[in-house]
Amino acid sequence: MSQTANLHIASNVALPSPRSMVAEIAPTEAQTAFMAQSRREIREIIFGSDSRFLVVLGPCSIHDPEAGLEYARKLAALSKELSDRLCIVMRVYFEKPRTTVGWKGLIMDPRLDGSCDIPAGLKLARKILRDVLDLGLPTATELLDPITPQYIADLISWSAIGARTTESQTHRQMASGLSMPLGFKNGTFGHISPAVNAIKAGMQPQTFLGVSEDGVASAVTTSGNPDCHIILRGGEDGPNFGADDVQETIDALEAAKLKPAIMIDASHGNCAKDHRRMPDVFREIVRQRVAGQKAIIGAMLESNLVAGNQKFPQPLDQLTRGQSITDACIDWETTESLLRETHRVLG
Ligand SMILES: O=C[C@H](O)[C@H](O)COP(=O)(O)O
Ligand SMILES: C=C(OP(=O)(O)O)C(=O)O
Repeated sequence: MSQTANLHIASNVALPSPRSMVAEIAPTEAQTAFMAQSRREIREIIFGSDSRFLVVLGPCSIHDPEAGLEYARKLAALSKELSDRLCIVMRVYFEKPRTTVGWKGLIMDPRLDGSCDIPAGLKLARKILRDVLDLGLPTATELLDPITPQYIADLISWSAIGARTTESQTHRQMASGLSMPLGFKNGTFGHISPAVNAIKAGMQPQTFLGVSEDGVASAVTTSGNPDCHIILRGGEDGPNFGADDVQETIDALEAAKLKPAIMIDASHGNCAKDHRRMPDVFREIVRQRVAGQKAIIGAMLESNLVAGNQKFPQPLDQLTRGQSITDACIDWETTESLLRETHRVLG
């Protein structure tokens, strides 16, 4: 290729193949069985044969694996206690979509210093996911780069397509080939139609350009993912967790001949990114469900060991352990009491 054709590519380095990385950091039989069982349980919640309330919660992003695992241990213990009424899934988010620019997550930049060692990030992500599954916690993540699933999807119980990519054909095609239940967020302005359209596209077979398990560019044909649902996350035009928003969403899903299964995110646009508002938003979501709104299958929370968030980048030795470097989160104490309260009111 001529030099002018490559003007803006600074480097292009081959990655290890997905097959070799999965073999190197292979799941145990017990991890695979637990992951499959957790997918089944989430699917049953989406389709109504399991009446438990699904709660997807955890850090906005994992940036310190050790603190992330401390959080996971606390959540795993609580999850076992509350599992008769709550199906708790931990956010183990490694890919961050940015509004403009910023740290893009542990897979893209595992050393948090701009060195962007993607192979090391993928390996680290696999190790953390295995550790979380070992604790008996189902795993949730946002899948952002369309090549990432080949490297980590075998360790994921539930995934999301984010507000910034729900409208993207690439992500809808990717979703159509994923084997786990998956939520599409409404758009960043709060409009639900991109998510409704995304569910329709994600449920259909698709053919597109991808990468094989051997890391070779390939034409991929999928059979469609029947386990898609919507996530209301509010937006720049305001929140959308109220009873009217839920009814409008049910109407839109039914008009599209889709099952009205709705998860509501108490973070992001629904709390105007103010973590102090998150508990009351969550309580209102649960109140609607307790009042009989069965279309609400679950809710999402951004939660960490320490409340709020901190400026990033800053020197790594000055970071507060267990506090988000992306969106502000509620702390562990608030999380625990909110989940116990939810368990009580669902009884
Ligand atoms: O959930 C995380 C953030 O809301 C998302 O990654 C966008 O973040 P940004 O607006 O700070 O870039
Ligand atoms: C980026 C996220 O959400 P959203 O797509 O709603 O902004 C997230 O859940 O981390």
